Amino acid sequence: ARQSWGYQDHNGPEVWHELFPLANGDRQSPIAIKSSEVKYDPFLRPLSFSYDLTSPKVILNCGYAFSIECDDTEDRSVLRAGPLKGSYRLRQLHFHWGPTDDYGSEHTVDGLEFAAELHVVHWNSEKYPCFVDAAQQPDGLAIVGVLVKAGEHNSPLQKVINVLDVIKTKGSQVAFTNFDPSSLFPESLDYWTYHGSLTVPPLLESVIWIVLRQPITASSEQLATFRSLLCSAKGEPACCLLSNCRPPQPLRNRHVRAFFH
Ligand SMILES: NS(=O)(=O)c1ccc(C(=O)N2CCCN(Cc3ccccc3)CC2)cc1
Ligand SMILES: [Zn+2]
Repeated sequence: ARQSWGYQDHNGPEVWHELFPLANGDRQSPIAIKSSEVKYDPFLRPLSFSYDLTSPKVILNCGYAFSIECDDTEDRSVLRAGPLKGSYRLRQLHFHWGPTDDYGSEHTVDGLEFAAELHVVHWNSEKYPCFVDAAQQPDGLAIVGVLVKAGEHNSPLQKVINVLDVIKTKGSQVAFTNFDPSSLFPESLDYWTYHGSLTVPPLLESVIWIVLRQPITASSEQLATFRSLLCSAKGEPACCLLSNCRPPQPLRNRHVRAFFH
């Protein structure tokens, strides 16, 4: 079988379209947000979320990122309101980063690239029976994107950083619970929202994106720890996951709406 996808020259974002034609679709993510072109929408509401500390179960190195996987067998941790109709159940959270602190976010704001980006993934549990079904529907997923700036040490993030040395190789995982994903959110929940896609293959166009306007910070040392993860499995030649960010995609016929003046 052909090489699977990744973030190197031979299998990265520039060639994903060869295996995943949706890569050239008309609602792909991420996008470059231009704050002067967003439209304030008076019908948008504040975000409302309630996360149960015990929803997170394991943290795993999936080869293209590390993700905190949550128990989504019942509606214990949900996201509501904002641009959403109904309630979306927390599934997992993960980060994207770059080879240096100068870039690594997926969304950009007025041409500004951030050092990393947190994605908190939810699926529409009112309309669909499971994540995989929801991921095939235009309103199936809601993902909160949080931009990460290099700067002050981030103490809630340190709890995640501390276990990365135990999941160095692709496919490794360790128990990870008693964690509140909202501890990673900035103080302001002002957001931009638009209709897009997964930013990793199969790039399904099923995401209502909610990108928070206020970035959080992480120290250079914390960001360097992300890059020490390996995209190679145990026993394979070590290959560091230095970058796992997809560049911004064409906006095509889409508008970005803002929930703030
Ligand atoms: N960067 S992101 O857009 O926020 C993002 C969102 C979700 C995942 C994620 O959970 N996975 C694991 C498995 C599910 N597949 C999708 C799938 C594959 C087959 C049948 C349906 C859906 C995607 C990758 C990863 C990244
Ligand atoms: Zn992501």
